[in-house]
Amino acid sequence: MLDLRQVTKTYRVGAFGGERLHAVRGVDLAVAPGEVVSLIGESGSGKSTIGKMVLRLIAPSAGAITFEGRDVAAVRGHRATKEYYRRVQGVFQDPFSCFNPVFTADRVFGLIRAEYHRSASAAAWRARVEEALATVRLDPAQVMGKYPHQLSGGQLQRLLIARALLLDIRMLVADEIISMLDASTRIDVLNLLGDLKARGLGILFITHDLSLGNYISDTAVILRRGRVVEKGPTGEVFAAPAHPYTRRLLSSVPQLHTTWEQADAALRAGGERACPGCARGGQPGAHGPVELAPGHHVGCFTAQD
Ligand SMILES: Nc1ncnc2c1ncn2[C@@H]1O[C@H](COP(=O)(O)OP(=O)(O)OP(=O)(O)O)[C@@H](O)[C@H]1O
Repeated sequence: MLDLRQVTKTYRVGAFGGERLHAVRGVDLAVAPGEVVSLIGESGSGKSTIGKMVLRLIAPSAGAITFEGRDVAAVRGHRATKEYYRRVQGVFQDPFSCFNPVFTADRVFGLIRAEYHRSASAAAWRARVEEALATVRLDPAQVMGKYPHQLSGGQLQRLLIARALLLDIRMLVADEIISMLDASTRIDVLNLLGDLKARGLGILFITHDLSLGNYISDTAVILRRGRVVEKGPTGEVFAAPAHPYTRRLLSSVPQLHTTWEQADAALRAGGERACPGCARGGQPGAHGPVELAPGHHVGCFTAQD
């Protein structure tokens, strides 16, 4: 459904834009219908840049993004753009900044009706909105007619997802949507994503939180400084991480039963591993990702990694 091939994004930075910052480098990834792919990496690794390229908010510097077989760069003009956003939507970390503070929830939904569902009767539209709200487990009486400041972060986050559902979306880019929520709302939103997946939506779940990625996704893509260092079935990547960076990320997740010193000692005792691509005779830094098990790929690494 969604395919990224060798996608690269370079920003011009510094005085007069004279320097280049390679935010995303040669990323390959795919999201199938009903699949949750988590894009995991620390701050600045390029996760949001990838999400923004998928949502057409910025253009790749090189490489290709295709959605349902069509080149996203070729989506131009009002009609094609509108159709793209009917299928692909994003939900972001800070739900407060996504809503116009002077628009009530009804008005936000009304804009969708005016743009995409003009011919729907008032009764049909009301039923559709109620269905979308029920899917995100929101009571219409609690949210309709309310301004963003009268709603909680969790309610706004769910409203954003309901708004996306009114558009017949096939693909959702969820960028750090859990970060601002409290523990009980988090699990509600995570379970909601699980329901959407069961309905066949593809989800690109962007997070710096490994445990969230592990909980929700089928496939994990580990990003470091704009490059994919490892990707594969989530259970496999978490159970048998092959890249030293993935291993370090996993060991840095706080465990209730162990201290940081114990985790660090266990990691060191595991010993450094050799890059499987180099071990098979590849040139360090020059060979492509190596497939360790079906779908589980690891990029080249050195002792310094
Ligand atoms: N518009 C921009 N102009 C210049 N540099 C940018 C721009 N947007 C992002 N960057 C840089 O690109 C790199 C990747 O940023 P990005 O926001 O994709 O990272 P991230 O992994 O999503 O981080 P976080 O988890 O903190 O949101 C960072 O070094 C960031 O400073």
